[in-house]
Amino acid sequence: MWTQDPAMKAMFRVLERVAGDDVTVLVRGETGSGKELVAAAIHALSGRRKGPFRAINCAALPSHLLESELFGHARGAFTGAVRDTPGHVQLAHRGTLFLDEVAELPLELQAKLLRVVETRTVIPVGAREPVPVDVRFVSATHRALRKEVEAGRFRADLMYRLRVIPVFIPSLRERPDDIPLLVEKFMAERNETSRRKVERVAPAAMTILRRYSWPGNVRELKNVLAYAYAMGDGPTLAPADLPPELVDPKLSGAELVSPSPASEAHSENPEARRILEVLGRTGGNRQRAAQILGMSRVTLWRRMRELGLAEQA
Ligand SMILES: Nc1ncnc2c1ncn2[C@@H]1O[C@H](COP(=O)(O)OP(=O)(O)OP(=O)(O)O)[C@@H](O)[C@H]1O
Repeated sequence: MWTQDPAMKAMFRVLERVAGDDVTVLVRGETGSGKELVAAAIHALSGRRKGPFRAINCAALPSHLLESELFGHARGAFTGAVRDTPGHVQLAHRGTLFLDEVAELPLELQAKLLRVVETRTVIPVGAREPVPVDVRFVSATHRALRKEVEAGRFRADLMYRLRVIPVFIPSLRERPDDIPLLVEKFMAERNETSRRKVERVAPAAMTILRRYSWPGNVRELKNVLAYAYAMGDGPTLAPADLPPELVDPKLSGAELVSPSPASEAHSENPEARRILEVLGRTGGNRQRAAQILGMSRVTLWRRMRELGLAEQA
């Protein structure tokens, strides 16, 4: 992981210290900030590094599919279940299971996950016998889990189980000194594979990159560089190579989002705020907004509906 931010370095020291124990780690950070990378680093630093590392996004599937993906199912459990199928928990045996967006796990599956964490066994859907599993759990969320508990959406007992070691990844805008470092790293990667070879970033372009608010964090920075490589030519990365909404102050920044009553009501929710900000910058273009946020258009639409933003776009 590339960083020179003191808070990130301190977080890394914590990870190095705890990776070897089987304690659960809960990573909190905005979308694209590197939560999965942190989970993979914990795995790589642990004694389980030769075992599997599996990741599942708890927000990506409807409840019944997620249950079977996570815990597996027995033959005949439902129409189409033609054979016993292990879920992610079993597939991560002797390794690490990364539960991304764990706060989105429905309550009934939280109960089932709690049993797995406590008993170190899993009962696949439609099966009778528990199967012993040896898994290290690392979870992540962009939400404050304690608030989810207070609101009755997340079980307190599961939170305590999953959050033995809590770590926080600052957003990219909170660590602007990481921007040149990450630009350098991603440029080196792109120079290997791309037709264009960039040798330097024009100071004006770097100023733009450093001033931008990066709602999609490191993933967005990576995407912006991909754009710059594709759109520009020559050895110098210039402001003109950058996406227009980064360059034109009229197109960038949260102040463009008209403060409608609905967006004010959502100003407490960081994800809603971020989505509104990006939609403001893209002039309501959802395809482009989804790209910036590093999610599919369908996911963006679903999140907007869930957050009550759909009527505004
Ligand atoms: N410090 C870093 N150094 C190098 N690459 C990074 C760093 N942080 C993030 N990345 C890269 O940025 C991208 C997004 O990171 P990652 O998938 O870990 O984010 P995330 O927080 O898990 O995102 P999401 O919340 O959307 O699941 C990945 O390609 C990852 O390799």
